Amino acid sequence: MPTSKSADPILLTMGEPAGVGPEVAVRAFQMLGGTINGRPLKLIGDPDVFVSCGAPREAVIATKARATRVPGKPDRANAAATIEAIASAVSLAMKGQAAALVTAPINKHVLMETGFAFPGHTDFLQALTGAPRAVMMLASEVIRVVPLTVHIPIAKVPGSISIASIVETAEITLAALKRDFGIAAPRLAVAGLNPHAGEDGDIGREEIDVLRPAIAALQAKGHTVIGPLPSDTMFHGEARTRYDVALCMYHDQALIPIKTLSFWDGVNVTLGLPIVRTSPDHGTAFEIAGTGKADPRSMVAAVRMAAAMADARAR
Ligand SMILES: NC(=O)C1=CN([C@@H]2O[C@H](COP(=O)(O)OP(=O)(O)OC[C@H]3O[C@@H](n4cnc5c(N)ncnc54)[C@H](O)[C@@H]3O)[C@@H](O)[C@H]2O)C=CC1
Ligand SMILES: NCC(=O)COP(=O)(O)O
Repeated sequence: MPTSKSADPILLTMGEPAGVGPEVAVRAFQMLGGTINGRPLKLIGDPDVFVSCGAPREAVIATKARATRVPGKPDRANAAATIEAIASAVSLAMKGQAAALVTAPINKHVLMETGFAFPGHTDFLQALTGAPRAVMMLASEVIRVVPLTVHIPIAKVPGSISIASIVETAEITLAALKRDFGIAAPRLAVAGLNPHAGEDGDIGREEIDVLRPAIAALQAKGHTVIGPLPSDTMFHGEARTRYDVALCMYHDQALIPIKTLSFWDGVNVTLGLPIVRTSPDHGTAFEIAGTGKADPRSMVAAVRMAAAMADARAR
């Protein structure tokens, strides 16, 4: 586990140069006055991209690869700089020279066209850090959700759910809520996969064959876990008071509730890594890039969460 010092910087990566990432990173930097909890904020990527968004050049750690920003017009030639910004930030954090990474969004399609082998930051960070398993969580003041399966076609979801994957994901999540979020006895709710959580097997057997045994195994290990809950009724306000995090079976089951309740301040955080990484909950939003319409609040929330997690790990 890398140990960072209390004055180590928090690094904001450039993300896709043609998207809203560089501009919300710079806006967050400005709104926070270039510092948080006594830690300097640094931008990492192509200096010209950040300076074109209003950043002071001295706040930028420059990548060797260069990028050109044309808002709304992605260019595969920028992929090397986009990837280098993430890899360099991870390297600094792994060496204990940075307290955390806050990543601006990348465009997965653009990067994959250049041969990038990962469906997102989460998998890339797992590979770069050598973590056995990285888990995606999205969190705000009112809700936390974890998608068990993430960037896969919906048709592949049922076959990708197993007792082992539920137990592993739940345990990584519960450990992170204790260590990084200060929740001494976290409670986890497991969402059903099928309508009405399977209606006792009438509308699908995954709850009986996979979810219930996984929940029983977690309970036997002493964890506070409930479910499988029908997912249509587990996200309203009163239902959310019964758990600290919802483990959902697929991407949209998790992300629809948080983006509906908390789109402007939701944060994507990677659990299970030896380093701290957060990100805004939104993507590259090409259609508004460069127009001044991009709202920076989710990026600011991501920086605040990264700082709080770094502080928790430093204690
Ligand atoms: N962490 C990351 O790297 C993420 C990357 N993405 C990538 O972003 C690309 C676009 O994804 P979409 O599904 O279209 O989601 P998106 O979040 O880019 O856009 C969805 C809608 O939200 C609006 N929006 C997004 N951010 C906004 C902001 N800061 N202020 C105001 N409005 C905002 C957009 O204009 C659009 O109407 C995809 O390639 C996706 O994979 C998506 C989510 C996270
Ligand atoms: N839908 C969430 C998302 O795309 C973020 O993925 P990642 O880049 O954080 O792995």
